[in-house]
Amino acid sequence: MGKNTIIAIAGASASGKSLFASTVYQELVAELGDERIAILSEDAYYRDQSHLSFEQRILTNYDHPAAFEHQLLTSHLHALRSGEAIKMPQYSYKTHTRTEETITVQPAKVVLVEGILLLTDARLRSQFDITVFMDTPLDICLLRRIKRDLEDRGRSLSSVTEQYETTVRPAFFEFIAPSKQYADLVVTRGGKNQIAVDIIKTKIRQLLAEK
Ligand SMILES: Nc1ncnc2c1ncn2[C@@H]1O[C@H](COP(=O)(O)OP(=O)(O)O)[C@@H](O)[C@H]1O
Ligand SMILES: Nc1ccn([C@@H]2O[C@H](COP(=O)(O)O)[C@@H](O)[C@H]2O)c(=O)n1
Repeated sequence: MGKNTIIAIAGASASGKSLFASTVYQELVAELGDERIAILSEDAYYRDQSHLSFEQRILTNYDHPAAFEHQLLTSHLHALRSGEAIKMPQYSYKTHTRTEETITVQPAKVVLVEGILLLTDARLRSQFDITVFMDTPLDICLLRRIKRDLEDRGRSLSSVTEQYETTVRPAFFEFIAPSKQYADLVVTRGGKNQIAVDIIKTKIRQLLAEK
């Protein structure tokens, strides 16, 4: 394994990727400090749509690989691996585009990145050293997505159900489920699976001790 390690966490929308990645990150930062571990989200790399009207933006299929700037994410992962800081875009689910701000991410020995389509793209897969797939039943994901999108993402119940039927569910079967074959580890029961969190933390501690 190279000098730096990139760990990808993929799976369906609302399968618990973000909770899992942030739990691993926060628990390790509390224990070891934050200079050796970084965290990124694929969602930050949704394409900038500031040149489009709001009415045009809501027509985008946000579950299709074309919605993401995967080339930029690949180059940012490559830069972090090479010891360079990156400016991670920031994304708003309410305006469906990037905000003006970026977050500077310093290179770290271990980089966690989470997102629905990470394992579907060969360019991205070539950057990953360890891959995890959150295998949460789709009905549980839907219940969690409804709650989250209504509470946090400014959506209505009708917009969530329509989007689920037209793009979210079809994309799960077309892109996300087949990408499970690229996972080293498959995690059941979502972001609160503490045994799986502990296994990844143990692996990270081991990697940091080797370096
Ligand atoms: N095992 C779990 N039990 C209960 N709630 C969970 C569990 N895993 C995730 N959640 C909740 O489900 C919602 C979606 O989880 P999140 O981590 O944001 O999913 P993703 O990043 O895969 O879209 C969040 O509100 C999160 O707190
Ligand atoms: N403007 C947007 C952008 C994305 N989405 C949905 O977000 C999902 C991916 O994020 P998760 O945190 O759920 O993994 C994806 O399924 C998109 O449908 C959106 O609704 N609006």
